[in-house]
Amino acid sequence: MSDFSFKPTGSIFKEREALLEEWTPDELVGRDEELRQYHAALQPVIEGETPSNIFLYGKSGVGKTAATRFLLQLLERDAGKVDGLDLHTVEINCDGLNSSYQTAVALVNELRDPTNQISNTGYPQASVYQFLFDELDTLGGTVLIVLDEVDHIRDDSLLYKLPRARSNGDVTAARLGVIGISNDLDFRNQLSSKVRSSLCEKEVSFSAYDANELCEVLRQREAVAFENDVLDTGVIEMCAAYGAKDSGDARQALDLLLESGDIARETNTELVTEAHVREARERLQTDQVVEGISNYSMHGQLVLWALTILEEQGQTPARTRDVRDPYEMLCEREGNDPVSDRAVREYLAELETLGIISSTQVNRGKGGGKYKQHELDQSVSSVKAGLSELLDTAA
Ligand SMILES: Nc1ncnc2c1ncn2[C@@H]1O[C@H](COP(=O)(O)OP(=O)(O)OP(=O)(O)O)[C@@H](O)[C@H]1O
Repeated sequence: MSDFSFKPTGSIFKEREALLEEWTPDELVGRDEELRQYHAALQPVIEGETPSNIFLYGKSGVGKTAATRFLLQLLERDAGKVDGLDLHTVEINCDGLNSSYQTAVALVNELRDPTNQISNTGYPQASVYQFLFDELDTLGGTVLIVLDEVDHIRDDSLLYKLPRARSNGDVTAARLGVIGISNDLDFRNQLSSKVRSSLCEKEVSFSAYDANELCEVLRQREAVAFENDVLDTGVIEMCAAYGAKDSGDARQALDLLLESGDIARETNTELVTEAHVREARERLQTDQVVEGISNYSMHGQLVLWALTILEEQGQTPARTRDVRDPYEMLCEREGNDPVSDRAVREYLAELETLGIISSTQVNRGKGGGKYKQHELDQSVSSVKAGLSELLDTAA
């Protein structure tokens, strides 16, 4: 039997935690323009004026939360040096809080003592708002309320009320500012104009990271997380290049570097190489695809499987109608009636949104309109791993 005893290797990581999501860097690299605009939007606070309401938007993993924590920490530090400026910040994540009511309850509980919390049901909405305004008045001074992932709140009653609480006389003893953060780029446009005009008084848009910016983020973590000279030449650049190509998301680039280090450690090597990065990417993609596909409908999976067969046979990019034959063959094998051409097109569009396939429009030539071609955007082995349950049934 193999030797399963545990021995620390200690040769790759100095502080592996520095690559985990919870770790906050002391300094934010690669976000100078965004930080400059955000800093300017927060300036009224240090002047002792009423804060602007600020709205931050940008895709996932582009540093919106990290920038907020970084600047608010500095603001709190510097506000402490200004006579008469009493600054409080409250941050909640609205993921899981679907309504204004639930968000107001969460804010009340965040502001209240743990022994004096209110429950999530049973109060009229007006009473919950009153509890919240009372808590804000008790705090007094300047209060910045951060609503991260604000797009989860489905109705806009609180987003209307909160920025106006001072001017409407609901809160009299505190100056209020709301910072809304969202990675849903449509959220802002769907807000009613009265909410948008107050919630989005100042806006800061965070662009996706390019490869150079991701290199900066990764180098900063390398210094903390890894032992000296453990990363082979090109490893950081490769993680950054994949990160920029996939999504421009720092979280994904950091995950890739972490997984590469883990693979090096698993294989008892003392150097993290580009080969480890390639393997790590394959693993992470597989995890992502498995997660994306596992709850996907049966016919969606069959359409994907059909395209995978074409890809394995070197017949991609494939037109929608080319997918039909293998799809029907699979339906027959699985004992399912095939869905319409239109439904197949919709499944393909959905798979594209999930990032599992990519599609391109092709011109038919003079006056001939356009058609779509599809191919896998992930490796065949990742997709097969995602489809494994279906493939197992078929085997
Ligand atoms: N400029 C940066 N420098 C260092 N680390 C960064 C930077 N930008 C992002 N990160 C790190 O990347 C991860 C994701 O960043 P963050 O949570 O701020 O993204 P986000 O834009 O708020 O994403 P989401 O919308 O998904 O919440 C965090 O671990 C964060 O510390």
